[in-house]
Amino acid sequence: MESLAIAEGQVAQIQQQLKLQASQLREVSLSDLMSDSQRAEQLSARFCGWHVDLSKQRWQPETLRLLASWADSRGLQEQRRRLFAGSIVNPSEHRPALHPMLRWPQERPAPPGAEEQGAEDQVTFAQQQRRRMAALVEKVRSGHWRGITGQPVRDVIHIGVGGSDLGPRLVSQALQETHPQDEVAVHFVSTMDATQLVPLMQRLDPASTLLVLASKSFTTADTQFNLNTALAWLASSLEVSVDQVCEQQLIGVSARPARMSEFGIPEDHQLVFAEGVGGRFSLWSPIGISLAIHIGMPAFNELLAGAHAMDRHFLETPTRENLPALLALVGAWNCQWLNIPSHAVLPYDGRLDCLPDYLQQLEMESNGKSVDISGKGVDHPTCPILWGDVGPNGQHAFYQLLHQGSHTVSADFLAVRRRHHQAPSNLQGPLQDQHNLTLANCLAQAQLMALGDDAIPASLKDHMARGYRGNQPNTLLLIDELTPWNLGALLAMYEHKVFVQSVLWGINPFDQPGVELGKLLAQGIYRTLTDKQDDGSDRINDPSTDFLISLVTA
Ligand SMILES: O=P(O)(O)OC[C@H]1O[C@](O)(CO)[C@@H](O)[C@@H]1O
Repeated sequence: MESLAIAEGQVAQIQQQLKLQASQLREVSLSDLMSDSQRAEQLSARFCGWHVDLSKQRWQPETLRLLASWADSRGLQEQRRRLFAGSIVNPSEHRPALHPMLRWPQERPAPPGAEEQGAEDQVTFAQQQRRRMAALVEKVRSGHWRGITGQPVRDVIHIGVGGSDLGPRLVSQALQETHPQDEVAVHFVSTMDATQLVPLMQRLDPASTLLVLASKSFTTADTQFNLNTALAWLASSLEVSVDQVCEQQLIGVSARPARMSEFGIPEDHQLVFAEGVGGRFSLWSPIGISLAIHIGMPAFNELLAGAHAMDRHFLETPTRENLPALLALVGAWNCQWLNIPSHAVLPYDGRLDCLPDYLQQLEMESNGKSVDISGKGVDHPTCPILWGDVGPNGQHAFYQLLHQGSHTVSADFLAVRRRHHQAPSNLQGPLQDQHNLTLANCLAQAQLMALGDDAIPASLKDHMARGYRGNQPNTLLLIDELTPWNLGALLAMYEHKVFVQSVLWGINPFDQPGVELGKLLAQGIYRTLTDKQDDGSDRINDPSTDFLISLVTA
């Protein structure tokens, strides 16, 4: 009790100092801060060929020191140890968070504490499922998987939503250039209204199409309805029963093997992962099978190796050089202490088109909460509103607001140093020009966001209108190359950033109670829309919604 009181006293004192720093730094422009020639070196971090520029943030080295002490006083080291040991870090669901175990190499000693929690068995289980997944991947890629009519697989339809879709889709798209889809094409279907499914059913050959149903719970309506439609399409086109399609042209991935069996998926075609792996952290599990069919197992294993390297970096590096911790600290600083409620993710690489969507789920579903782990309301802002787009396209859309609008917005810029070096030699020149143009735009936009009017070149000062707001804090992440390894490390970095922020804010980042009620209400309204006998007793009535229901059912 006494030590808790001391810790609380210490937290309060550091928070007081942070408040003071924030009020002082609000008065100083980024332009002034950035005039210090040491700053770029002092406020940057490195990791395996990456450079992270934190010098365009509205902070000082002293702020970083204070924030690091804040993290210590919030028990970051102990919480991180508990995460990696497989302790219960998700108390509302009484679960650990086992995503690091999915990429932990068997030959490495287990993380400290893992033995007592039985988490070593989780590493073994994950590896065993990965071997089963590798066998299925090989069978599909080599043409040995045969459908009902004996045809090899030419197309895979991956059906999943949220964490069962965004990660595999992101990495598959990001690696399209270096891993063209030759033999087997992979397609992702997520929206519950069948928007992505309909065109696929119109153009794919049912005889050579394999379905992958990816759903941790195996109950998500979006996914189940897409699956039922896809099964009906295959059964009627091939003139067989739905059961036969389930047996020969469907792979299931879930944490609930009994549900898959009940559905009619043979055990050999089921891949399982632990309940303790959160949906938005499940890319590394067999949820990634369609991605692995696209890029091959060696590249998939590289992705895991990159994520594991980031796990080790996160575990072993002091806070002030620790990338996930630094991003978490600066994010919390912006949001909680500088009151900046909005954060843009701006990749200067079209291959990372899906990154803003992926991070929206990862960050907002995890930390979009205003009650703490003990159920008490928190009295400060937590996760910012996260949004974004491929930077160069955003320049022609919402950047006007970033530069002259009335809102303060923080941003992560992402760019890749080397690209197109494997392109055909006749295209190297023009493609390199495009790459340089992209990098130039990235650097210019980060500069303009930070400096505002002070970014106007002297020669133009007399002719240009003013009013560029500046002071929009941003981080620039420069990655050497977009490889599976770097992508794995990048996504794991953001996972751990989310975890560190949850520790700072005292939030459980591994549940999502806010999502559940919406699903429940939709079920009641769905029954009203489809069942004429339904009396609407299992839903809430309000005149506005009732009127809309009457329009839809008219
Ligand atoms: O994999 P499942 O169980 O189908 O769930 C899909 C997604 O739905 C959610 O539960 C809520 O949107 C996410 O957390 C999850 O990634």
